[in-house]
Amino acid sequence: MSFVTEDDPFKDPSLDAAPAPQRTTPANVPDTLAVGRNASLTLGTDSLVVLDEALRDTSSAGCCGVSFGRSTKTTRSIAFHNVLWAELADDGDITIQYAHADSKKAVRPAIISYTLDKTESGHASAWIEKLLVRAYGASQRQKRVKVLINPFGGQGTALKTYHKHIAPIFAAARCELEVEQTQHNGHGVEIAQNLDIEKFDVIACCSGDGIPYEVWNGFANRPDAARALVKIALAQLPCGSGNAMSLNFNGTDSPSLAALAVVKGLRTPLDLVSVTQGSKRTLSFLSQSVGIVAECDLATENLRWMGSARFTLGFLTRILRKTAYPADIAVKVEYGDKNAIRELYRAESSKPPRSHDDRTLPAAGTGLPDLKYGTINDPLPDSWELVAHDHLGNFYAGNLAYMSPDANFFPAALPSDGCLDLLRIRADLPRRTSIATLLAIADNKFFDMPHVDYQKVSAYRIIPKNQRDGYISIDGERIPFEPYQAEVHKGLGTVLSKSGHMFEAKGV
Ligand SMILES: Nc1ncnc2c1ncn2[C@@H]1O[C@H](COP(=O)(O)OP(=O)(O)OP(=O)(O)O)[C@@H](O)[C@H]1O
Repeated sequence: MSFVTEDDPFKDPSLDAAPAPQRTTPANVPDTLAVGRNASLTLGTDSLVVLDEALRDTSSAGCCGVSFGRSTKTTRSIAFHNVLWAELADDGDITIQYAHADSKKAVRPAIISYTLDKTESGHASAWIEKLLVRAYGASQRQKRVKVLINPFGGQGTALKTYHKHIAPIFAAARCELEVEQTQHNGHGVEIAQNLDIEKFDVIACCSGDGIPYEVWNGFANRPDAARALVKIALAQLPCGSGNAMSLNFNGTDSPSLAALAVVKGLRTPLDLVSVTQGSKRTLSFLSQSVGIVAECDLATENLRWMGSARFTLGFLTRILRKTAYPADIAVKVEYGDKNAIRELYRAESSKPPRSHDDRTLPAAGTGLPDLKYGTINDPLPDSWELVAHDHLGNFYAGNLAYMSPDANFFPAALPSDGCLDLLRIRADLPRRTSIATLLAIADNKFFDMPHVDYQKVSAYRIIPKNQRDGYISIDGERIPFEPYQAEVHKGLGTVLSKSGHMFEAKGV
């Protein structure tokens, strides 16, 4: 992918800094390629159609080494989304690699190969290019990927998962790979801090959400932080216990389907959030929670064996006890009303997929953006008002929609609206209402509940009070139980997503 840089004296300012590979479909190339007397390959509306007499009544040995099973059909189709690569060999064979669906939850690379008709050799290369244009659209081909594997992620199977389900898809798509295992806690920060960002397009974390968090913060430590955050797209391949990033952008927690989504992913700007506490500034990409959610996540480590049920159990216990987490809170509201939020969401979701990244690539010396509202140590900005929340039950700010597979907590969240979606729920609700609220999350009926206070904010300060100790979670990491301030930076980071501008969650 080529970029125009701000320090480039020949830069045409009218050009985008990070254009998508502008590949156009070759002109005058027929959609159908004859491959042998009884076979052809046709570019259909959204799939490649293989017509082959040999497919009829094939035994399980199949044709070209591919098992099609017994069939009376002479055609089969391969969705363009699943086409990984195509090429013409020196001997005239045309080879197409694709992701074959083994089940709804898994794909694996498969291959079809045909000998080209002599009459077709003149336009075979152009036909292949036409196929790849359909298969990749605005997504970059042959991405250069730095793969980070956390061998201790989830159940400790990340390495095996990578080699079995992810690497074969990347290899079939001809991605350029450099693989490294994280050696210790914080290694992701070090790797991102020292990475040669010109060598790669993507960092793919085979981990939970912990390694992406480290990578964002490693970038944040660099003198060229802003450039690194735009230049390199982050992706997560679900190999951990918390895989929110993959659910939101790849639309799956299946490693092989996620690998396919990454191969076909579109560069997508993502808001990142500066969190200041004491003298520290960290970047958050997922969520911040104070009270119940933080406690359920961080104080139930001893119940890890229960899987995601530990979270539900923790939640239920606290709801039934009507546990309150009092705090003083000031917010910079951008959308305070659910109708306005819904309108914003629908306007964005009606847009077509993003065809290119239109941000300017920051110059090499550009660090993190300045903080508009200062830090937690500065006086409260003039227009903000600290409001006492003495009966606060849940304070949860989300930058993504899904927090876990059944928890689309922030259905109105958008990747780059410059806002966090902020949830506040009182602790003193009738128990029945609280339980109904918990159940409504999985049913996607949560947003409209009248007692769910849901706003879009661009910054806030929270000062917990009347509690000796407690839990604050930033992207699942515990920070000291002390006041902090958060501020959103619109589109500061970059990820890969299916649509280029939306999460893969049911919206509002
Ligand atoms: N080799 C290693 N040894 C020990 N810890 C490591 C190693 N590599 C990475 N880590 C740490 O593992 C933590 C969790 O990583 P990750 O998110 O990938 O997995 P996870 O199973 O989803 O984790 P969790 O649910 O505990 O957050 C990160 O904080 C990271 O620093």
